[in-house]
Amino acid sequence: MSFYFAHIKAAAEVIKHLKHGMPLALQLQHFFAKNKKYGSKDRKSIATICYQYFRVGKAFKSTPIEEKIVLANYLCSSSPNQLLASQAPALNETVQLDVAAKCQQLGIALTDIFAFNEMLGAGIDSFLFAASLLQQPAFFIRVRPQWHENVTNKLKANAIAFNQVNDDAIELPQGTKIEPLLSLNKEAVVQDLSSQQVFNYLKQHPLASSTHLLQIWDCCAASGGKSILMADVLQRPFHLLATDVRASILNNLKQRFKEAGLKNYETKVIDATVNTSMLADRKFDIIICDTPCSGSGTWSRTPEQMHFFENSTLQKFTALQLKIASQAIQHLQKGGLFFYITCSVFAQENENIVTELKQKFHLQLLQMEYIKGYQKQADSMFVAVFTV
Ligand SMILES: C[S@@+](CC[C@H](N)C(=O)[O-])C[C@H]1O[C@@H](n2cnc3c(N)ncnc32)[C@H](O)[C@@H]1O
Repeated sequence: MSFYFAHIKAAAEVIKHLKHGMPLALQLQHFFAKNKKYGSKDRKSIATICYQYFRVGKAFKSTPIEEKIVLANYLCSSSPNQLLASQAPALNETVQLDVAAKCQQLGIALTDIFAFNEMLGAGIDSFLFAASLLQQPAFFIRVRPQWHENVTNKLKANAIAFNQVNDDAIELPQGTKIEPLLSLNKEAVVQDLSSQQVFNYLKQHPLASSTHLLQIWDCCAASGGKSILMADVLQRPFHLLATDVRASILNNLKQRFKEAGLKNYETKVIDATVNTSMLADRKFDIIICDTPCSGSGTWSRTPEQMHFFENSTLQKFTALQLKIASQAIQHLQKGGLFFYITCSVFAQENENIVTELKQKFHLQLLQMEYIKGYQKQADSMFVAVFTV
């Protein structure tokens, strides 16, 4: 059995046993823990094969797993490789063609890969978006204020090739181990390029330069990525309430805030879908509402989610998004800013929610945009900014 055939067999085992809702990364971890014979090169190769399999989404539905793996490798690769050379030499000859030509060669359309074109929000290029799903996204960090020189000096001193994407964003080679080099959360945070831009609107807004102590609520805070970004955009003291329905994630947030030096904050476990007496009539100058969503804008990172996604699950998210945003917005101070954020590219989770919120609460929509990452090997996000 050839080396690559063995890897294909191992990947097929992982794929067969992956259950809906289980992250592929975790399934791979379990598989390698049980199968100690695989060295680091084997593990990398098997993991790549698995990810490629899920990247082609709903295409080749009735093709056996082992064959689909080879076709997926063809679509996801841009240069000849040994897996194709050993399993499908004819495909290896044309692997340098562009994605459209390769799809034609295999008799599929890009819509066979991304089967949800008609659900895309305004301005999302369905072809480019589908093509981006075939590639692993890049690895970005955001350098925190005052640490730029320090961070770039450390990267240079350790001979890490990096790409300074903009003032704050740095792209690093995949798999770079930054923990031993940088003080994570203090000097820099791991944050996708698009996610780094969700508060760009605030930079030009008078609230950013107002002198009173801003009251801010991050109502779906998770481990606080957006809160830390907010601190860095404002670069001055404010008071933060960080809440989430999961108590465990707020413990991660506290650890991150400690590392990031964020002090003036409180945390509470709050289910934001219900009218909470804990907040009474408390009002906030800025509310960050980064809701749970399909995550479709991040599927190049987690292509297994695309594989398992069914349209019917969208309703669960839209109901949750509308409930959370509807409760949270009632705590917005007059003249304040409400950031509705998702990492979805679906109109139902974005434009449609915006329309419903506007009608329900007579809000003023200040800005609404997709932060498109699909041509930058980054995620795609949606942001709408309201005021009352
Ligand atoms: C997209 S994540 C937020 C990411 C976070 N803002 C960040 O930048 O790291 C959505 C969060 O909403 C939380 N969530 C889900 N349902 C919720 C609810 N009913 N009330 C409050 N939070 C909820 C989830 O636990 C999850 O942490």
